[in-house]
Amino acid sequence: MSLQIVSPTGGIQPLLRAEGVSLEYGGTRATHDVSFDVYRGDRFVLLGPSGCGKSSLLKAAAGFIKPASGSIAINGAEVRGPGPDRIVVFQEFDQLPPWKTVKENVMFPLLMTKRVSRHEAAERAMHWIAKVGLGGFEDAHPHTLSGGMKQRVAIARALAMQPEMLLMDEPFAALDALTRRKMQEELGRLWEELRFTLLFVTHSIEEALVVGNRILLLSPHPGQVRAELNSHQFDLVSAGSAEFQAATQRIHGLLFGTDPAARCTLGRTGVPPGLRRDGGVAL
Ligand SMILES: Nc1ncnc2c1ncn2[C@@H]1O[C@H](COP(=O)(O)OP(=O)(O)OP(=O)(O)O)[C@@H](O)[C@H]1O
Repeated sequence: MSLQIVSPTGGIQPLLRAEGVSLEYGGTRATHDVSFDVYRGDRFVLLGPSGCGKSSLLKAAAGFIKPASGSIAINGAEVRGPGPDRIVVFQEFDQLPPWKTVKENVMFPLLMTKRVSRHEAAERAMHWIAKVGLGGFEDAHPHTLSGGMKQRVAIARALAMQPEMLLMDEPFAALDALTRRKMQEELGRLWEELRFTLLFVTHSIEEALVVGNRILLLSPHPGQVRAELNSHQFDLVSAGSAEFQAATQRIHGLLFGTDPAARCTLGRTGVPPGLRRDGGVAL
């Protein structure tokens, strides 16, 4: 199966819509006029070279920063700040308060947002800790865990909140290669079971293909949309295949301008595979 550039479409309401988003830090432009839609159940990846504004876009979706122009909406309502409907998992291992146990860490946002009683928060925490394969580590403190285990806690904490959207900012980038692969596999397994909506940032082409069903390619700084691709056909099993290698090469060409198709910048596009049959342009 070939990689496809997705062509514009309409009709289905996206969960998240970014429209003409330009982000700035003190007058310096980080992204320029970026538009994309994320649909329920998407594993939507922002892919681009270092400094192109991927993290900034994710932070804007999370409500931590405000666009200089353009807008981001969730379910049609403009994002005006952070909310429990969008939970972020960061790359850094220090995102877990070290004085809290694994269980207390997972319970913490549930209690903070007063969503559930302490008893229910504890029950939910145990459920999600088991789901991410950390049963038996409930009473451990973060400093006694490996990097991969800490990221599992962060994922459990995020999923326990049952957010509309899980936002992940290079969550596996600081892990060794084997653990990174394992975590990608685990994330895929969790998605197969729960079908949550994921917005995932990476600068690894391979990771984008393995994790995402749709990929937004961003140009180097300041980030602009280069293309949007359907990539649902790839996974860890197909990684290393000739098709996977060809897709990797093609994306590299699109990102760094050696591929003529990179010049056809596409605007907001696409719905998830299965909802639309007319495909797009095969690369
Ligand atoms: N807090 C900040 N203050 C000033 N400039 C910033 C800030 N955060 C990011 N930038 C700048 O905005 C641009 C985009 O940064 P961002 O971290 O969003 O890119 P990125 O694609 O996620 O990069 P990386 O893959 O290296 O994390 C860069 O030029 C960066 O220097």
